[in-house]
Amino acid sequence: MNVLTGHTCHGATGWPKLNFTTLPCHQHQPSPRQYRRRSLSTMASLSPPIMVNSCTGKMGHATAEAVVRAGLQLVPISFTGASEAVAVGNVGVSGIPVELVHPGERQSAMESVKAQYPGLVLIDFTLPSVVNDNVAFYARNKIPFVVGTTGGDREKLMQDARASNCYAVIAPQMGKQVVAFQATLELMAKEFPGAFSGYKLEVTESHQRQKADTSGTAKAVVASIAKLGAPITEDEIVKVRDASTQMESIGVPEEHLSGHAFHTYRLTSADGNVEFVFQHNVCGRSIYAEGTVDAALFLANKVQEKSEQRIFDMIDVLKAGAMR
Ligand SMILES: NC(=O)C1=CN([C@@H]2O[C@H](COP(=O)(O)OP(=O)(O)OC[C@H]3O[C@@H](n4cnc5c(N)ncnc54)[C@H](O)[C@@H]3O)[C@@H](O)[C@H]2O)C=CC1
Ligand SMILES: O=C(O)C1=N[C@H](C(=O)O)C[C@H](O)C1
Repeated sequence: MNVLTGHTCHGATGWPKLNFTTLPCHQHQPSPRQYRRRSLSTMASLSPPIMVNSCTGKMGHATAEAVVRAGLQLVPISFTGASEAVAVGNVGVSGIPVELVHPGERQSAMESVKAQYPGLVLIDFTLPSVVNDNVAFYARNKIPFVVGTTGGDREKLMQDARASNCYAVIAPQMGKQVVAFQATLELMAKEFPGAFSGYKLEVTESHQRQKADTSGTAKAVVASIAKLGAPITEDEIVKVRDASTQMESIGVPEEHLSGHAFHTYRLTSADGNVEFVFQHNVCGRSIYAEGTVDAALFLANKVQEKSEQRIFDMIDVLKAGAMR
């Protein structure tokens, strides 16, 4: 990781005013594709400053880079774990030195970030062990936030987010095509509940060795498949973290051992004569980083339009046509 020193000055910019076009008469109504283009260009005209916690982590760093790539303003301050804040001090993101803030100093840092960056959106890619505390902190500070971090006490996390009245996107999966797969399963479950009754479900997820929790995406997909009639418990999801199994049995390329997500969901009929296999294999992290930027822009748009709904997931973002 590129460690830099010094400071970059980012002036606090307000958001440009949104220019909502009124709906045209019926015969000139835009096609869904035109709607999607319009919605994306409207969101692209928003330019919320974005703060990523934590830029020292693999996903946080990839997301901060995606923020810069999208031409958005990256707040050059990031909350991080106690040890990194002390040992590293600051971290370079695409040439921008980002100052790291110790958990014990985050409230005073938040006050100055709030004052300096109106229209701020926070992004959280931290750890299952700290995500609840972070969400409670964002909620107390009344800042819109996107949470990609998995694990923790999800029920409490959702309760805290709802009670705060903040705008938030919370989802264990930010990759557009995987979100589309999740949305399709949800639709199938809604239209054809119990379609896979009697089928046996087996789920395997393989990730880099450091991933502590069971995949949040796998848990969400399992919840959708349960509605289709093939429930299993979260403990039955097989977690693969060892390199030789990953390369030899699962087919993970060696260069992606440190960053991959290979998921297989296998449904087998009771008599063994019918099998369905759903699989999504992702190498690297850019698919999530790009989707997270889409989520932040979507959220800024919801704040701007004073949306009644305040808590969203990535299926909402996808349905809004807000994913590039
Ligand atoms: N929603 C999605 O699409 C995706 C979600 N994830 C999730 O994102 C999370 C992070 O994953 P990685 O980046 O691979 O982990 P990582 O271990 O590389 O990074 C975690 C970071 O959190 C920081 N941290 C620890 N305590 C903190 C605190 N109190 N405040 C702020 N930062 C703190 C650490 O310093 C570290 O830099 C995991 O839960 C993972 O499952 C990962 C990929 C995609
Ligand atoms: O930790 C990861 O890497 C990933 N985490 C998310 C999850 O837990 O589902 C998304 C993806 O699998 C990558």
